[in-house]
Amino acid sequence: MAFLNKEIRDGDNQDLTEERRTATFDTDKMAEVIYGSEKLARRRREISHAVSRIPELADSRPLPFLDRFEKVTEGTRKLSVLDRHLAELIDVNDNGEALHLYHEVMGMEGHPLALHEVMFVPALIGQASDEQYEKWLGRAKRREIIGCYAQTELGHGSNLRKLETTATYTPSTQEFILHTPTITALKWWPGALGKSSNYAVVVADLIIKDKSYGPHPFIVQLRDEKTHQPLPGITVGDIGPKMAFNGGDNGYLGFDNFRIPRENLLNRHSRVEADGTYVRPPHAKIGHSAMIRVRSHMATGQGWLLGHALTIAIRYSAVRIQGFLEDKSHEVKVLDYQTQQHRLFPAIARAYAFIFCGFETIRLYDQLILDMNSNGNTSGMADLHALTSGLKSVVTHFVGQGIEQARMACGGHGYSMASYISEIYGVAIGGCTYEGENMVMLLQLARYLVKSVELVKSGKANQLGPMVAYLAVADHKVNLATGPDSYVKMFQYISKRQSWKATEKFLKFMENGDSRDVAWNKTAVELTRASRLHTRLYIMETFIRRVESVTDIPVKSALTDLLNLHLNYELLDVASYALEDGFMSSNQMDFIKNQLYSSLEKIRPNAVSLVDSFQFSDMQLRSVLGRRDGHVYQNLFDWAKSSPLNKTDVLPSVTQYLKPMMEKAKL
Ligand SMILES: CCCCCCCCCCCCCC(=O)SCCNC(=O)CCNC(=O)[C@H](O)C(C)(C)COP(=O)(O)OP(=O)(O)OC[C@H]1O[C@@H](n2cnc3c(N)ncnc32)[C@H](O)[C@@H]1OP(=O)(O)O
Ligand SMILES: Cc1cc2nc3c(=O)[nH]c(=O)nc-3n(C[C@H](O)[C@H](O)[C@H](O)COP(=O)(O)OP(=O)(O)OC[C@H]3O[C@@H](n4cnc5c(N)ncnc54)[C@H](O)[C@@H]3O)c2cc1C
Repeated sequence: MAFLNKEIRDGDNQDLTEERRTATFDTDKMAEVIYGSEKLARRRREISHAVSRIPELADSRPLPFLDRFEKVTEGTRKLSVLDRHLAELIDVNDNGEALHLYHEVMGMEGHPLALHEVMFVPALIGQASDEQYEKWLGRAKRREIIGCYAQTELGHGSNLRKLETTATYTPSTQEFILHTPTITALKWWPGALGKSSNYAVVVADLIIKDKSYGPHPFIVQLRDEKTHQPLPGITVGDIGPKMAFNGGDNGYLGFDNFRIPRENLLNRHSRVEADGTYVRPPHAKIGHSAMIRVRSHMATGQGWLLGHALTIAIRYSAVRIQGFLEDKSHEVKVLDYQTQQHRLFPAIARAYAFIFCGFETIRLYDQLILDMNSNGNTSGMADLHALTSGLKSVVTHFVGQGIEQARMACGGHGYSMASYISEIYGVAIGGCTYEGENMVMLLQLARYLVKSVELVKSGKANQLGPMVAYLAVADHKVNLATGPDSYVKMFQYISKRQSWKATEKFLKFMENGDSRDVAWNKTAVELTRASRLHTRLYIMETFIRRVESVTDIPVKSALTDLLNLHLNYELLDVASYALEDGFMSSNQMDFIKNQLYSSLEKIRPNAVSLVDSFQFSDMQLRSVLGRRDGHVYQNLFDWAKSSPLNKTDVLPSVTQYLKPMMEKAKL
């Protein structure tokens, strides 16, 4: 008999196999929906299989047992092996295939090329002129040079207007002089800057004839191309161990009056003429495009990270037998507890929702770059900036929460590095900070929401973009029993009310004499709440759109159960806003709760298959607890035995310190 869950193999843990047999949909078909196409889903499996046949691509030891130096070395080793096999493993022009291959082989702890593909090359694509493409892009794509994106400084990351690194133009030599005037001006944090990169896109304050023109991107050579030694005038190094990403070399960088030619200002959009005349860009923030790109990709990437943690936690919950339900002679799978389901299933729904929503923002970003590069049209930038600012903040926060719940759902074994969940958590929550600290970015979206409410107040609702049109729509009582649209309407009401309340509060402070900035700060918490609600509404809408578009009936049905869970969970989570003014009744609250509990029961038989559908290989998961075969106890024992501490029965530290102490106590 053909099983719908394609993960079933002989010899797997029976409890897990039993779960897989209950699948109501084909996991390969679900993977097509998750990854957007049959081809990519299939290619992912083929690539994972091909990688498993090249022993040199495997981790030489489990990563948790490696120290930092070993992690960096191991990452670089695998990268060089990968380089030799690249063309045979993937279509090198296919980003989806490349992304999968890197996740599979390199894992998530960082490596020398981590920022090269993610920010350095995209910054060139978005900011370099045709001549600069000619000079740099080919070399970068062939990896003759390795680059990173050096913007953040020791003293400033969020407030770009106060970056201190200067790029002063000297007309006599037609050069920029890069300089780090203070310790706080040192570039600090850029990934792959410390030891790996020999080039960087450096963001520095452009100064011409003593006048500052604000942050601009420059391509800068940091190290000698032959010896890899830092060039004279450059100070560069690694910033030390971090919460995660310890296979990566986030770095510091300082310039001592370091000269670069005029043509190294990335000048697709703004330029400095030989005589020092500055030519403005078509949009003041166009230099931020590499950041918008990463923010646009983050929802998908973070959804996958949550998917990793949930695959581990759900599989483990299906083989962990503990406690009783009705029959006191047989213990049950912990996955049967309603609390366990409530801890994990809404997070599965979110992982799916974030991935779907992420694909939509990636499409919007690609369109923006096309418009900008083909006809200089930057009209979509403000909308996309607002959207991705909110999205990266909401998604990273919930992903962090979801991963931590997944860890706790694994009890004691979740706390072991064998589960790998703590590493996934460390990597994921980096996203709350990088690409714009979450609060700062929520406040960016809030600016857009406040402006939109002001438009409605001044009778210009017709100027609202489609994503904020609901801010002008009249309120109607909602019958939640009528399907997803009624949930959207209820959420729109809640989100609209919060945006209006926060805007009114802000305007009131100003009417009472506060300056705009002070009034803004006094309303900031309320404003961030408005941003979160708006973003959650957007995620909900994209989830509904995606499920509606699915054609495979069993897949659509399983996704509809997830969607219903999501709708009820989300609405319950924000219900206090609608209860405040009696818009929602307590009967509606009870209805939502009951719907939610019944969704948990519906999802239960498909839980394992929903996470199997992510089709993360064991190599990619790097989790002893979450392996496909489900033999957790044997796998854990083998893993513990391989701990370097177990190489000898008696440690030198025992002989040297502990034993003498114990011996002394005997006297
Ligand atoms: C493939 C990918 C995989 C995923 C990745 C995984 C690995 C990742 C590895 C890790 C990688 C980590 C890599 C890293 O971490 S790289 C470093 C990332 N750093 C940051 O993200 C810094 C955060 N700060 C900022 O972005 C800016 O300073 C903000 C945005 C806060 C203010 O900005 P600024 O101080 O310049 O602005 P202003 O106050 O003068 O004016 C505000 C006005 O400007 C508008 N505005 C602002 N920005 C934009 C914009 N972009 N498009 C359109 N408009 C924009 C804004 O709406 C407002 O308009 P209005 O309201 O006045 O009309
Ligand atoms: C893993 C990782 C990788 C990174 N990679 C790179 C890279 O490749 N290249 C690069 O250039 N940078 C990189 N960074 C740096 C990162 O982009 C910055 O750390 C980030 O933008 C936050 O800036 P900050 O550190 O200045 O935080 P701060 O702004 O100092 O944040 C501290 C607190 O101040 C609050 N705050 C600050 N401003 C405001 C405001 N206006 N309103 C309200 N609250 C405010 C924040 O909300 C936060 O609570 C990386 C960081 C990490 C953690």
